[in-house]
Amino acid sequence: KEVETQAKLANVVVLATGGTIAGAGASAANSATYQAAKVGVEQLIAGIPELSKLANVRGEQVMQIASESITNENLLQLGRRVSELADSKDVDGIVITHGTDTLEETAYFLNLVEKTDKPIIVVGSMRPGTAMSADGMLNLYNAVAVASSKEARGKGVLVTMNDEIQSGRDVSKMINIKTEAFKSAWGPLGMVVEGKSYWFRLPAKRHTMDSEFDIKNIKSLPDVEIAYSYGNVSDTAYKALAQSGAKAIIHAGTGNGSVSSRVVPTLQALRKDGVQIIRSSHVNAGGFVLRNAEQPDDKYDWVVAHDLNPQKARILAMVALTKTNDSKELQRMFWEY
Ligand SMILES: NC(=O)CC[C@H](N)C(=O)O
Repeated sequence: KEVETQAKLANVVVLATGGTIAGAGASAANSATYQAAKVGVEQLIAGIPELSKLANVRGEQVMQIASESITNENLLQLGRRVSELADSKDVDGIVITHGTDTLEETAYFLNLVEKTDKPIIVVGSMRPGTAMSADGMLNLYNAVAVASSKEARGKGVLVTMNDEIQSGRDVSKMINIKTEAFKSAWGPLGMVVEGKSYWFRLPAKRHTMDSEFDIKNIKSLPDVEIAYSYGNVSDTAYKALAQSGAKAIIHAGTGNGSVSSRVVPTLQALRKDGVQIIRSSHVNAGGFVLRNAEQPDDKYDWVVAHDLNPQKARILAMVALTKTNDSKELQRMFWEY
C-alpha cells in the first residue's frame, strides 16, 4: 500500500543554496544574530518528516552561501540546474531554498529564463531553524506542497513565505526583521494553508514558457550596475560605473525615477557613449515610473523600468542585453516582463 501511495506522489527536488533557512544560532533566543548557510539540505529535509506525505522529496546542495554574495555565475549555475531538472521526466516540481536578501532577484531571473510549466518555488526564512518560532520549516513545507500541486503549473516562478504564494516577478523583501517580510505591490497570487493551495489571481506579465529568453542560450550575463539617488547626489557613481564597463546603469531614482539636474548631463553623455540608462524608483512600497514623466526619455533615448524595483530592473536588463542593445526593444521588454 505504501509503495502505491509513493508512486502517486509528485517527485520534488529541493535545490539548496544557503541563507537563513539553512542558518544556525548559538541559542533559541537568537532570532536575528546567527550564521546563515550552515545546515545542509539533507538535514533540512529530515527535519520535516511530514514532507513525505506531500511528495517524494530529494535534495541537492547547489551552493551554501548567504544570498548577498550570489554572483551572476551562481545565478547561471542555478538556472542551468533548474533547467536540467525541469527537462527530466522524473521531476514534477522544483523548490529552491535561498537567502532572503536577493531571493526576489533569483526568483525573477528564473521566471524570465526557465522554459517549463513545472512549478518552480523559491523559499527562504527570516529566522534560523535554531530559533524560537522559526519560520523556515513551514515555509519549506508550503513550498513543497505548492511544487507538488498541479494547479501551480504554468504560473511562473513562485515564492512561498508567511503562508502566501507570491509571484516571483512581483515580490520583494520589504522589511528585514519581521517574518511578514515579503510583499508585492499588487498582492499575493494565493495562500497555502495546511499543505493546500488557494488561488486568487494570475500573473499578467510574460514568463517561463511564454518568455523569449532561454537559459540554454545564455552563456554569460553583461555587467549592469545600479546607482542610488537622493538629495545632493553627485554624478560620481554613474561615471565610475560606466568607466568600469557597465553596459547599462539602473538609476535607482527618487519618486517617479526622477533625476537630479546635477546628474542629467552626465546620463545624457553616457547614453551617447553607448551606455543604456534605465530609470527606476527606490520608493519603498513599489515604484511606478512612466516614460517622459519627470524626464524626456524619448529625447534622451532612456528606458524606464516601470514597476520593477532597481534590483529587479538589473536582472531584466542583463537578460535583455543578451538579445539586443536597441533601447526601443529594451523598453518593449520592460513593458512586457
Ligand atoms: N533572512 C535571510 O535569509 C538573510 C540571510 C542572508 N543575509 C541571506 O540573504 O542569505
